[in-house]
Amino acid sequence: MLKVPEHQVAGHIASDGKLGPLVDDQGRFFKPLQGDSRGEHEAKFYESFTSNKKVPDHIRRYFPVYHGTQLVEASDGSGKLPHLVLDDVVSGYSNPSVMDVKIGSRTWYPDVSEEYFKKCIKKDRQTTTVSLGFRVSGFKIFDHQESSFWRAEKKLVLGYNADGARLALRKFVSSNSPADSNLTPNCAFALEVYGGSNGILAQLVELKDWFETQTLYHFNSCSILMIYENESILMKEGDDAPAARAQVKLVDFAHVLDGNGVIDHNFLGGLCSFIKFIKDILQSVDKRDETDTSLLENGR
Ligand SMILES: O=P(O)(O)O[C@@H]1[C@@H](OP(=O)(O)O)[C@H](OP(=O)(O)O)[C@H](O)[C@H](OP(=O)(O)O)[C@H]1OP(=O)(O)O
Ligand SMILES: Nc1ncnc2c1ncn2[C@@H]1O[C@H](COP(=O)(O)OP(=O)(O)O)[C@@H](O)[C@H]1O
Repeated sequence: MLKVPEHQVAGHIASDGKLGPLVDDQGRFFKPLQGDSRGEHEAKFYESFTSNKKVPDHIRRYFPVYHGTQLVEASDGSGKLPHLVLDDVVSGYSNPSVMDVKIGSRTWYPDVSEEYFKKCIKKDRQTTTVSLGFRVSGFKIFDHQESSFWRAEKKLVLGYNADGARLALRKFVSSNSPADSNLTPNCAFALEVYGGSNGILAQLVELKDWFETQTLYHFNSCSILMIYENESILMKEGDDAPAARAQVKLVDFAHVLDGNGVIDHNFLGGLCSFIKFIKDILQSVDKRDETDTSLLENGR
């Protein structure tokens, strides 16, 4: 039995009889092939990527595993439609906090229609896409105090300026109530989630290293998903306890083009800018910890 994904944070959502992705209880994510040939385009990308021997193995782990396409009962009640069958990248988590960040300083690309170009550039200018090279598209946090999820409102998220984006990235790794906008995010999980040798920053840097040389694909309008589990950090007892299992995944390949031997400057630039934001958060937490330690050492 397929159902609407509980942890989807952006994109087309299968609610109120609309067409959107579905999940099963075996860890599969079914994304309907979108119209305007976008769906077929995305399926072709997955076929190409999956069989492309030039993609290094350590880079594949940043992409959902693709299991072909399948006709399944669509969420909008229109009968059986072809869907991409992907690994559900959040299925192994019990209460995942998830954020979708669209990378690039533009979401349009050569040869799109005038209408699509206008729609994209308007949104790119209204959001931080043009100014920062990325925009937060949506996120949810597991609020352990309330034992429930808090979801950022789409309208507010799309209205973020640079400060709003910075605050959202801090809030995403904080343990104080996300619902209270008067509280300064405490970044309690920043070190476990963003930092460390397996954390988000290390993964982003590994991806960046690939993007510095890869000329196979241009990832237009593609998103980075960040996922982690904050409960495992809170319950941590000793070194054997489960870690935050912070993960970076790339999603949405409806607008990927052949790289034709050219670096994907649009994605690479956005990724570098995004990395700088994450680094700044880690540095601010490090500084705070140093100050706390010296206050303790001085007996204050
Ligand atoms: O329909 P909208 O206005 O919500 O736009 C969708 C975007 O939502 P946004 O408002 O930017 O959060 C949506 O962005 P997110 O996935 O939410 O980041 C996509 O860009 C989507 O296009 P496509 O499926 O990638 O071709 C966009 O869909 P299309 O309008 O291109 O079908
Ligand atoms: N393989 C996946 N596993 C789990 N969740 C996913 C997966 N792919 C996408 N999602 C969720 O769905 C959202 C929208 O995905 P996306 O591919 O961008 O769809 P759209 O083309 O409608 O924008 C993402 O923000 C994420 O929350």
